Amino acid sequence: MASSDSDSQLKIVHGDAGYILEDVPHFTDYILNLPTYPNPLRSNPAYSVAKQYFVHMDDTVPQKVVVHKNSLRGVHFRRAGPRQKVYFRSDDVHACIVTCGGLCPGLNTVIREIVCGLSYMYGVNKVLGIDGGYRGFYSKNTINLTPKVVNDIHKRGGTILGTSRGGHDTGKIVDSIQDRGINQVYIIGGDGTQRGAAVIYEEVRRRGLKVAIAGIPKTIDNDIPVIDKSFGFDTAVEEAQRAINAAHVESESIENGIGVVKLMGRYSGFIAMYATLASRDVDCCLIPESPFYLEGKGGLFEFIEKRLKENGHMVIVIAEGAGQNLLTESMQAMDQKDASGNKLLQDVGLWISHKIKDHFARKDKIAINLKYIDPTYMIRAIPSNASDNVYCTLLAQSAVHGAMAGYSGFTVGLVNGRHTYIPFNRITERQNKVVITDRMWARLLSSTNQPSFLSPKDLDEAKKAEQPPSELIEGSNCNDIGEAGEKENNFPHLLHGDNFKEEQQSENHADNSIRQ
Ligand SMILES: Nc1ncnc2c1ncn2[C@@H]1O[C@H](COP(=O)(O)OP(=O)(O)O)[C@@H](O)[C@H]1O
Ligand SMILES: O=P(O)(O)OC[C@H]1O[C@](O)(COP(=O)(O)O)[C@@H](O)[C@@H]1O
Ligand SMILES: [Mg+2]
Repeated sequence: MASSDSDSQLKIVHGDAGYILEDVPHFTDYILNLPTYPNPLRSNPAYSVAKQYFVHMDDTVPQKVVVHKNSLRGVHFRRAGPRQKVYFRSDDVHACIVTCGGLCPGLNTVIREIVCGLSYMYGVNKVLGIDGGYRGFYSKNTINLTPKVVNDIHKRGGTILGTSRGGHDTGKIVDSIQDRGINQVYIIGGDGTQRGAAVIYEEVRRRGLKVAIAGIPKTIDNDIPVIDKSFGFDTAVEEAQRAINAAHVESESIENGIGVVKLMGRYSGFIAMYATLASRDVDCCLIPESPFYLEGKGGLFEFIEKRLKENGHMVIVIAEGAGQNLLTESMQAMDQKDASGNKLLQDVGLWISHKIKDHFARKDKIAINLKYIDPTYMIRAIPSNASDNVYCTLLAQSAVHGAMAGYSGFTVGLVNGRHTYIPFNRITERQNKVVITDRMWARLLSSTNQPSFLSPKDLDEAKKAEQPPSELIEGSNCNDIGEAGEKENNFPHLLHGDNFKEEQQSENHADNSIRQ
């Protein structure tokens, strides 16, 4: 390692050949002479047989795995997992768990596996549940969590601890942590929650407390950057199929039937995009990242007429954050926010359904039959599916291993299929969005054969909004070379005109968290 610069949350280590480790804080950064203890897993019969069960202290995971011959090694994150030494004696651990923000399938599984991981792997028996999100630290009684209490909770949707928006008072939260003698805090929540966790960590550190702050990222929208995908996302995509199916059955059964399905996705259209790709029954998918318009040539109404003429029915999937600019144009602008400061959205599904009905009610237009389905909260409230359950288990165990090993101020996350510890700032600095100049959106457009609704100006703006090209691959990484060795034009559907420049395509898939 050549050099290292760090402040409380930024610990960047540079190595040879452009290697960068964006490390997470550790107790030893601000507390001197801490004793360590052998990891109790060493004598655990289940784990002691596993060869190389403990993670090597130098193991790190690259953020980008697509490299060229002369690529720099680029950004890495510390690999998650059990360490040989721990910084807590089992009897001394007093942990707590809190869930904040919107619901997401898998919350109860994460809670269960933190409790069971602490108990079965580390012999920790003092675990408290904080009731009702951040404000529960200072305004409610706690709940005792034991393996017995949490035994069946993964079969239920929601969170047994309750959740809330708003109510983050850093001083009061850290006072409560200190007063109760809590020394490990597991915080499950989305981008807002992780921002809250970051300031709690700062305050804990300012007070010099030996308290581990571990985040577990939760977002049904999959809008958290860096990580491969968020837990509950697969479950949501799977459950969305039922609504899309219903819309398809309804629309197919009647002349000129149109099924409209609204799915979640405040700023990121991942659920809508993946549910559409999975279903194959969807004719048009509208997401916040891709602007669209209704009237005139190339607009949505023209496409609906065309599809109804061709097929006699159609299904439209719309993410809740799509077309919000059109809504505010046609409705009275609403600038309401929820208690956490998130913009409250208007119901785009209802709005678009009315617009389509109004359009086709005009003279000389065909008579349509439109059914609007809003399954959003039904999807969010179900328990996680099998693969999300396994994912939640590994995230929970990674968090427990990290806290026991003395790390703090980190979020756990899957990066290129490996579990890692990621500094809070990387999780909160921006939102993960569908990149509409990327291959996945091109695949969607070609599978639905919908118009892109993009003018060359929109396309230009989309390109400008893209993440900067990877520092990992210098120079020509903007040119995407296809399998046959030729440059692919991945975006033929995006264009109204022919002024598209292939070299403008950016290969920033690693930022587009779901791998392609
Ligand atoms: N910048 C911030 N600083 C401190 N706390 C925050 C911040 N943003 C959000 N929070 C808190 O995090 C919790 C969850 O945030 P919210 O945006 O509702 O959900 P999510 O975490 O799912 O994005 C709320 O209690 C909110 O007050
Ligand atoms: O639960 P609420 O307050 O109605 O909020 C709904 C919002 O919550 C979400 O499901 C998830 O948002 P968060 O990850 O920020 O909690 C969004 O898709 C949706 O817009
Ligand atoms: Mg959020």
